[in-house]
Amino acid sequence: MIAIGSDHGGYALKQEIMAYLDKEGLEYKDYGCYSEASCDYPEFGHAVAHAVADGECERGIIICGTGIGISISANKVKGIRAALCGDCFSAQMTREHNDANILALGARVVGAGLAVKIVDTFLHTEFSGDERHARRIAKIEEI
Ligand SMILES: O=C(CO)[C@H](O)[C@H](O)[C@H](O)COP(=O)(O)O
Repeated sequence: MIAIGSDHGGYALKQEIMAYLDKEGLEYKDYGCYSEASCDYPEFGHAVAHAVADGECERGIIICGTGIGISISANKVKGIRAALCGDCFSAQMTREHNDANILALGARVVGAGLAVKIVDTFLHTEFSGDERHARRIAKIEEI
C-alpha cells in the first residue's frame, strides 16, 4: 500500500499520479487534501509520514508546490527518509543508497510526464543493501 498526500499546490499532480497508480494496479490511500482550496502542507506531510512510520503503508508520495515544505514536514517523523526528487537518477539513487521511504515532488517544478517517470523509478527500485549504505542509514537513525 502506498500513502499519497498533497497540499493545494500538489493537488492536480496528485490526481495524475493516482491515475498512473490505478493504471499500474498499485494500491494507495489518499491522505488529502481533497480539493484545490488553500491548505497547509505540514498536515498532509505529517499524515503520510505517520502512515509509513507506523507500517500502515510501505512507501509514501507527497506533493506540494516545490516539494520542499512537505518534505521538511515529513522528515520530522522518526523513521522517515523523505527525498525530494526532480529527476529519475535521484529517485533511483535515493532508493538504492538512502532506502528513502517517501518520495517528495514539486508540482510547480516538474511536469506530470516527468513526475510519473520519477514515481515509477522510485517504486521499482530496491535498496542495494550494501554495508556502507546500511551503515550510513543507521547513523541517520541515531541522530
Ligand atoms: O512549501 C512549499 C514551498 O516550499 C510549497 O510549494 C507550498 O505548496 C507553497 O508554499 C504554497 O504556496 P501558496 O502561495 O499558498 O499556494
